[in-house]
Amino acid sequence: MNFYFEAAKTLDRLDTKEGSIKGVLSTLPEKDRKRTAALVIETLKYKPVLLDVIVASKLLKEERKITSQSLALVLVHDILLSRNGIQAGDGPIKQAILRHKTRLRSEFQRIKIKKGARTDEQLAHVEDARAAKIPRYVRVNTLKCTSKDAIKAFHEQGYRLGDPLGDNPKCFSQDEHIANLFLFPPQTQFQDNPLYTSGKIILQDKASCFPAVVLAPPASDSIVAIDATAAPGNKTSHLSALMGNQGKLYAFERDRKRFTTLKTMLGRAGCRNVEALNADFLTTEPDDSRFSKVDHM
Ligand SMILES: C[S@@+](CC[C@H](N)C(=O)[O-])C[C@H]1O[C@@H](n2cnc3c(N)ncnc32)[C@H](O)[C@@H]1O
Repeated sequence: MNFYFEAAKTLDRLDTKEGSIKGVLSTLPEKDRKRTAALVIETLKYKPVLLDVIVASKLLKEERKITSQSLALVLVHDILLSRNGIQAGDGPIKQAILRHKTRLRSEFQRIKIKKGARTDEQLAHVEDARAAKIPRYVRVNTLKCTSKDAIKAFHEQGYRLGDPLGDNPKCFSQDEHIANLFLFPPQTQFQDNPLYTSGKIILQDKASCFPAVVLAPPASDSIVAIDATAAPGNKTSHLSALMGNQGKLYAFERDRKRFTTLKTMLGRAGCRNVEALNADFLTTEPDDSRFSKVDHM
């Protein structure tokens, strides 16, 4: 059953936007990575239908042992869509699902008929064509590199200024609203790019860049700021860059594992004015002297 727990945990991490699908899957233990990744990807493909089946069959209401929706998703996926069924030894959770097998199958068939699908594959979630029109955004981390130097490095890597959504997969452009933000073709991979691994560029969507730009903390030693929900730290490092590594930025993250990620990301980005705190922001004492001079949050 561990395999299913791992897959469910992975779905939870994707739900909380801990990273891209590729990024999160790459952190799975190597032993079962391929198999877990395949189950996660297949489950995501059928997720809307599987959720409808789970709700209609009242599985989670009647089986209190299945405490997580993600666990239900991976198990229901295998019972309905995998040739081999649930690949785990007998136990209370497997029994709980098997008790509902007939109901799950009939709800699945009902949805299939309602959607006019002749095969299971036709129920798979097809990629939204608009996704191909969303560029891959890259923010230059000005704590480590200027935009001018980044453009030079992109050129050395074979990229040219042009339309990132055009036919040439090596074209990039500069964003018209956010400083130091660049647009690349949607399929561009940066995970192994030295600019990314050295923290000179940060993979951050345009929408995620607005909060720091709107808050606009000045670069001054007297500024004290708070990021109340920080991990993985893209907005934190953006704030730190706008502050020019001056003043003080407190970054709260209550989850221990995500706090570790936050520390890694801030270290890689060279944020020296950030104090990361593994704490729940809501438990902060308003009259804590550390925060008495906070002017940006
Ligand atoms: C959507 S993520 C934040 C993304 C981040 N701002 C960025 O741009 O990279 C939300 C994070 O806030 C954390 N969080 C939520 N409530 C919190 C609280 N009360 N105190 C501290 N951290 C919290 C969660 O654990 C999660 O890691």
